Amino acid sequence: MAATRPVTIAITGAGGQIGYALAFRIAAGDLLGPETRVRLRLLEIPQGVRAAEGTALELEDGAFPLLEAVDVTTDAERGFDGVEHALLVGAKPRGPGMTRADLLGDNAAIFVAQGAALNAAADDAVRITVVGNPANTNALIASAHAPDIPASRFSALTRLDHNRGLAQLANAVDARVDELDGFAVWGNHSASMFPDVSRTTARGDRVTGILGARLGGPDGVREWLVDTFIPRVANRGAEIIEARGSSSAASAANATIDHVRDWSLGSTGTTSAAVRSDGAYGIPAGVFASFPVHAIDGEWVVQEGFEPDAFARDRIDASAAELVAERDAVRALGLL
Ligand SMILES: NC(=O)C1=CN([C@@H]2O[C@H](COP(=O)(O)OP(=O)(O)OC[C@H]3O[C@@H](n4cnc5c(N)ncnc54)[C@H](O)[C@@H]3O)[C@@H](O)[C@H]2O)C=CC1
Ligand SMILES: O=C([O-])CC(=O)C(=O)O
Repeated sequence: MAATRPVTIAITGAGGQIGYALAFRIAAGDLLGPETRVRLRLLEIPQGVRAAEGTALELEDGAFPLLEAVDVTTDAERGFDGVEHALLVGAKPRGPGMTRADLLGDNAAIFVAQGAALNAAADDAVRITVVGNPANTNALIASAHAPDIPASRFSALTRLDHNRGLAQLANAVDARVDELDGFAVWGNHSASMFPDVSRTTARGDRVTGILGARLGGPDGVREWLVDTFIPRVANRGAEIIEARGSSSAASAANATIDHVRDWSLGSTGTTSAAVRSDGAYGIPAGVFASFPVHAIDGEWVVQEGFEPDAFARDRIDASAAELVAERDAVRALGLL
């Protein structure tokens, strides 16, 4: 029986692929649980608004007991008025052969405007999850244009990379994904990301030990990480685009649900999210980088105790340098 007050949630790009998958999961209670009623705001641009209206009709036809209201709008301030969660999905996706950073020129301006609209209209407790690519730098842009909202209320999605890594690792060590802990993705949601297994355990045992026994010791593990695991996780988005002809949608929506649910309700064990760096682990302060995190009392907390070795350090530094370069490119466009 739903008892609590309703929570208002905005989805931008609600007429697109990810928005379509997300809206129904949220209406079904997958985001905030079976006790919490939700009001959805579907924000689109004029070209996408008919599709969002169609989604709203289908949401009505779902007769979801938790869904209290659905509003479709092209006005960002109306869309964000009083929202406690804003899921910033609406942005151009990449096609084959593109990098996510290639999207900056087209997408950066969206996050300037939406940061300002959130600043003007959102609830004081708003939490903003950036999915549209390049997600890390778009979070930086939106946060910079929302000076009254603490930067800690913005985070970008690297949970999809995290989930991809968990699934690959579970296969490799014959475990279930929920038997793994301590896995984390560092850096940018790009090919430079560093999926880090150094502290990952399966049923309490280090996966590096389990893999070492199968692959002939630490050198075999390193070879598997460099040649197989890291590129598979880091290039999975491109693999999906090759296979589907368009970028990941249901898995991206699923990861968004995981991210926001953990942020709101608390995480179990280590997960990954891109948060504003305060300089932790040598990642330059100010950029939004993926870290190992826990969510406690509605806040992402960067997990202490990782000790990157030289191999990890090089990769974390390379991904952080890419984030700095993206930030500088946005500055050069005059948007920061
Ligand atoms: N961070 C991550 O892990 C992932 C990020 N993505 C990114 O998510 C974004 C959306 O992907 P899809 O849903 O597949 O794209 P899509 O093209 O199917 O949908 C995007 C929607 O956003 C709308 N839109 C564009 N500008 C807008 C604005 N200013 N306000 C509101 N809506 C706006 C478009 O009209 C369109 O309906 C892309 O940038 C994609 O690269 C995709 C997968 C994973
Ligand atoms: O690869 C893309 O462009 C879409 C995305 O971010 C992902 O699937 O991780």
